[in-house]
Amino acid sequence: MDMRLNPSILAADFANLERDLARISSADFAHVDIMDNHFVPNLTFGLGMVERLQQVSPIPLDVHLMIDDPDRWAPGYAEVGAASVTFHAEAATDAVALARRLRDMGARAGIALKPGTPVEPYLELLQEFDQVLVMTVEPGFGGQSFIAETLPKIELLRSAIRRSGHDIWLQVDGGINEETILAAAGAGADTFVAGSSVFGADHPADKIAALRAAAASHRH
Ligand SMILES: O=C(CO)[C@@H](O)[C@H](O)COP(=O)(O)O
Ligand SMILES: [Co+2]
Repeated sequence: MDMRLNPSILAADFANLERDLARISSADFAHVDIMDNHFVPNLTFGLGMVERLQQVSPIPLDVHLMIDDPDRWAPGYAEVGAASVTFHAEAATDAVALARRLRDMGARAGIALKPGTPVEPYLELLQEFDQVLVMTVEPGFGGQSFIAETLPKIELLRSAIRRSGHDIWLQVDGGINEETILAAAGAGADTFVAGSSVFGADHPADKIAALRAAAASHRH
């Protein structure tokens, strides 16, 4: 099974994003957290910023929308060239229609679930998505601790993805470090977002390599 390591630039230096994107060029995607101060109690950046990051990033962008009304706003991120656009199940009015629209625009379509959101309603719809994001912290802030109670949801999704026969990426986001990545990989995650552990390291490239090696050692 392929795996991906996506550093979150939420933990980067916002005054030096081009420099920090260069520091993570050995990663698969740069994870970009969009927060609107409504869906989550924090505010980051929006479309204009993503458009510009897209122009200077050495790796493709994995956009995580923590915003209200993604049905209205998500397609704009596909339009500026984000490789993947993930919106929250709790915020979308018509998740399937939105995912189809994102795919038509050439982006990978992702659906995200907060720690307390059950996955069962989505298990029959998995083929509509290219990736599913299981939040392993409450969305809104970096630097929180991994919530181990999310592991059964990851296991359930891994089984359902396997049964579906589709190549759907299973992403985890929040509190991922060299210890917690073992549990997430063991439960079946194959795509790992890590913010503070990568950018808090003296050498982000070395940390990316160490996280990859740890995940590979516990591959499902
Ligand atoms: O979506 C989010 C937070 O809501 C994440 O992408 C964070 O940026 C992850 O940060 P760490 O927990 O790895 O510090
Ligand atoms: Co995120």
